[in-house]
Amino acid sequence: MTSASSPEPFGARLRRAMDERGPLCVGIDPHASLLTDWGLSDDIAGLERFTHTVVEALADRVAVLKPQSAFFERFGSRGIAVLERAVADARAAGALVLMDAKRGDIGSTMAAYAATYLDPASPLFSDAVTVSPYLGYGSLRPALDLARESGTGVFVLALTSNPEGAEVQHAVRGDGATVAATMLDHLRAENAGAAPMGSYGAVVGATLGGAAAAQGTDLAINGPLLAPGIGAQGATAADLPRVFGAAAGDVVPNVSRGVLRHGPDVAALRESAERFAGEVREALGG
Ligand SMILES: O=C(O)c1cc(=O)[nH]c(=O)n1[C@@H]1O[C@H](COP(=O)(O)O)[C@@H](O)[C@H]1O
Repeated sequence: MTSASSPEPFGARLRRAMDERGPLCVGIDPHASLLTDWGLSDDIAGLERFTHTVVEALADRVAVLKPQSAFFERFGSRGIAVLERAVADARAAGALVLMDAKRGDIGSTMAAYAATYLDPASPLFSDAVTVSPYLGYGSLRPALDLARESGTGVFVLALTSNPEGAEVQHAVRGDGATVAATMLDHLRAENAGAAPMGSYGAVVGATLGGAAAAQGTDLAINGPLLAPGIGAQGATAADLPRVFGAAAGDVVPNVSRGVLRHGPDVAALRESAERFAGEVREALGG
């Protein structure tokens, strides 16, 4: 039940989208090299065409689109304008938009980042945002609170897909828990009691192999698990069961370059996304 004062929580909206469209998330990452490969100029016109094409191809069929803010920010205010339009167009076509901004700062500044992405009055209002907890999980509180109010979601970096992440995330605290497991514990507490699923997600790379299981890290947080790393970073959908074990039903696998390299042809982009979606279905038994 929703009303103007209590919007439907992101977790419920995401679960429905995953049920209806499958769990795949496709990234919108306009790398300069991709613009070139698509026959586009590495400028604002190229950025606009690339972004519009991806939204046109996929926003009416994938559960989640994840624009990577950095590739828009590098063009300054005009890049941000393209991003604003992409967010609005993708949401209008039925995709949930996860803004990949990976923000993290002291709480008072975090409040401004939260307002940027999670306040419905903001031009960049999105369904969810990625955040970094490495100024301390508590520093994220303004985003966690605003998400609850606005029916949006927050994805917290826990075990990232890049090899460099281990020196921070696998570090063992005084109490014997790894830093990553501590972040997952916080998220599990945040999502406690939510049905069908909480709105607070973790980012856990599809590239991790059996690392989480080997460390005894419980990935089940009653919330979504964004799994980047499929495609260009070397992981495949077939890796998901080993990485996620019993939590595999909450996984939102992300592919960016693996799909985008098939553009600019709209049909080819759709085919590629459908192929990854099929591999995910097969791997997860959906
Ligand atoms: O938060 C993310 O999305 C993210 C977290 C992580 O651990 N690893 C990771 O690759 N990402 C993002 O996911 C996307 C992966 O892109 P591809 O490697 O091209 O599929 C990029 O936008 C990354 O910034």
